[in-house]
Amino acid sequence: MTSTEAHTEGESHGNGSHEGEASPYLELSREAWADLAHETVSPLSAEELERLRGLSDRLDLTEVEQVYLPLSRLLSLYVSAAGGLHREQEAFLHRRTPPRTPFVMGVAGSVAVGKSTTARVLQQMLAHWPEHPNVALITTDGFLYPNAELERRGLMQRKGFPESYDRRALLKFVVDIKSGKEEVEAPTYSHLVYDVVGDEKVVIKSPDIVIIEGLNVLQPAGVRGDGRTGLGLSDFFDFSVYVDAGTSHIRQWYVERFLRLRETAFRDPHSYFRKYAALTRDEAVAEAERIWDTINGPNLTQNVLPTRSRATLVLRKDKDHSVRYVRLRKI
Ligand SMILES: Nc1ncnc2c1ncn2[C@@H]1O[C@H](COP(=O)(O)OP(=O)(O)O)[C@@H](O)[C@H]1O
Ligand SMILES: CC(C)(COP(=O)(O)O)[C@@H](O)C(=O)NCCC(=O)O
Repeated sequence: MTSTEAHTEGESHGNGSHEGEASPYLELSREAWADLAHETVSPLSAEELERLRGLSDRLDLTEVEQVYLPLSRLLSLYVSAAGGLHREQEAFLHRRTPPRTPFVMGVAGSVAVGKSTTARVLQQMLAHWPEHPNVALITTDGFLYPNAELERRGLMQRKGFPESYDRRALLKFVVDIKSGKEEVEAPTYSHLVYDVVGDEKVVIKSPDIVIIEGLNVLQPAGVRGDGRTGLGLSDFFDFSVYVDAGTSHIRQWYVERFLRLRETAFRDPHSYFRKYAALTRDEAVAEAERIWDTINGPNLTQNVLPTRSRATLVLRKDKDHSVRYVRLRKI
């Protein structure tokens, strides 16, 4: 296995160009990372692996085996180590207290970079490692303010920016999980109606692992009115993954997804975007580019990308979604 050290800032190239420079990250080329797959016995049967393909229209099974399988194994090691540390701490403190709180991990990255796909693949894979069968997945979009409230605050064109979320509720949600509350509820969001669904909640009960996926999960806590820094969501993460790619590729994926939705979900009479179903292809491309250039692109540059170096692990993708290198924080 070969590995190289990477810069803390800017983009690395997965080719060892920074070898020798001190860095808190370890960078593994795709080849080095994929080599780990040979040493990892898959917890999934061939049929289960095949079923994973259904999670995304274009998910490549080689990618699942070479990239996501070793990642799920590494995560499983972190979960076991956290369990071991918990037991040792309890013994040290002479406590015979309830079981440890769930292992919480964040999945961050731009709109359309592949966060949902990554999070769903990891959920399925992690649930197959016998030590932690109950893996819950929560997306932060349920914590967006309802459209009516966004309108009131003048934030309809800033959906996905940090201020468009009820950050207090999101923080309470993760604090409840990390306090060991057995049952925790999260609100949900409908991409179809483009709004939160007030009366639909996701209930998670005694999970072993909770994956929290969203644009801003690595945002640090802001400074409050009294000058103190509060707690941020990621202060409660045991691990985090940042899904990364070149901005021009992500923009392209956003437009392609928009075009696919125009053929499918936008045709639903309940769709907020049903007006887009009638657009010509060129008009649809222009509209998707407009939304990207005015909302999602600026949010990526101003808020999401600056949090990349906070992640425990960065998955850097190429134009075809294949992972080019993996960057992992040293421990
Ligand atoms: N690993 C992957 N391989 C192939 N296509 C992918 C992969 N991950 C995401 N995609 C595609 O990229 C687009 C965005 O992915 P998605 O998971 O919905 O992103 P996000 O949740 O970050 O908005 C989708 O069209 C999805 O099918
Ligand atoms: C719902 C989102 C803000 C993503 O939320 P997340 O789950 O990452 O918190 C995003 O997908 C979105 O809809 N953005 C608004 C601009 C657009 O329509 O693309």
